Amino acid sequence: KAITAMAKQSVTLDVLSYHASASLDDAQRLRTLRIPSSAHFSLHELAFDDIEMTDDDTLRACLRMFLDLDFVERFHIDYGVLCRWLLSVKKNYRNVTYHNWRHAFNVAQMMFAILTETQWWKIFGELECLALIIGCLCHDLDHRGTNNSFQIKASSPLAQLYSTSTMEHHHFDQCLMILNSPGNQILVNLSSDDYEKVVKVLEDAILSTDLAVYFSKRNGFIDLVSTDRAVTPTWGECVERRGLLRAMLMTACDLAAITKPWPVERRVAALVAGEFFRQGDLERQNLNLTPIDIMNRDKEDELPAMQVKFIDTICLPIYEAFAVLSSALQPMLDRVKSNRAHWIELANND
Ligand SMILES: CCCOc1ccc(S(=O)(=O)N2CCN(C)CC2)cc1-c1nc(CC)cc(=O)[nH]1
Ligand SMILES: [Zn+2]
Repeated sequence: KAITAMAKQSVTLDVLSYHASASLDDAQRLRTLRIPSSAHFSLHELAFDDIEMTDDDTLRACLRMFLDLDFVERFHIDYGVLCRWLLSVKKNYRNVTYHNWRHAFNVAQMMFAILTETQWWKIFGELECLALIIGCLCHDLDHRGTNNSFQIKASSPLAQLYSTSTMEHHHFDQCLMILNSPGNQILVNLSSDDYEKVVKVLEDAILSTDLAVYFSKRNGFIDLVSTDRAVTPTWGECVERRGLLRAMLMTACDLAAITKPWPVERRVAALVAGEFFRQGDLERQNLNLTPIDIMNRDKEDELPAMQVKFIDTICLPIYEAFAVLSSALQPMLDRVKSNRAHWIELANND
């Protein structure tokens, strides 16, 4: 009788959660590791580079960020559950060239560095900061290395589920699935009111990483910055200003490789190109389509010129606005400009 009940229970256990979750053993091992300081990992650096870090280091650095932002205490997060949740998030990134765990980790570190260096964590409060850090770690979950238009062209199952912001809806869905998986429920001790708030901010944050959403919100943000020119405490009291700033922060962190020292930017651009070209190959082979230039291997020598266009049309506007809002972010804008000069030089050599 007991066996039948257990069999029924195991069948009802969400199979998706079962396969998505990291093992208890891996979590137990992670929780025993010592966690160095944020200074040891250079987590407050806007010029941060993860190249020297092992995967264990990235997980310990995430634990350090949760501890330093006081999330574990404030939200009564069981430390073992936090370890398992981090391992599950990492497990649900695929082994693709660019949109992998390392990208998610770098985006989360940039969010940590900006929130702390600008002191904007005071504007958002702990709940929204928790949602932003979780959102960064989860914002590209289960990415296949292909973009939204590929999903539509391939009429993939995801495109049938979500017709707009296809991948971003899937990333949010995956994020929620892991948060609700047994042994991974880091938000279990939040009040239902706080939980709802976190999930709403999480959804906005992850959906904001669709560049189409960024384009729709950017001009409003730039207008606001041109009049306000600083994140005064009034921003803290204004719900839609806070939401707009969170959305722009997600994009600024998502694209932050362009703000890193040249050796980092050139290395990451090669990963982005590799993933784009593979999608181009898939479009040729599977969909019998000619890929757009940025995904066309035959146009590889135009990459520097594409990066200059990327910087001018997408990156400069947002990092200029952030440098106006906080002088602490000026170095990011300076490096975007120096990276632009490097790409111009390479474009002229071709
Ligand atoms: C490095 C390989 C070439 O990479 C690019 C080429 C073109 C453009 S684009 O601004 O012209 N534009 C963007 C919007 N698409 C819809 C149309 C094309 C952007 C990039 C690029 N994107 C990212 C974000 C993933 C990171 C990065 O480093 N470079
Ligand atoms: Zn991303």
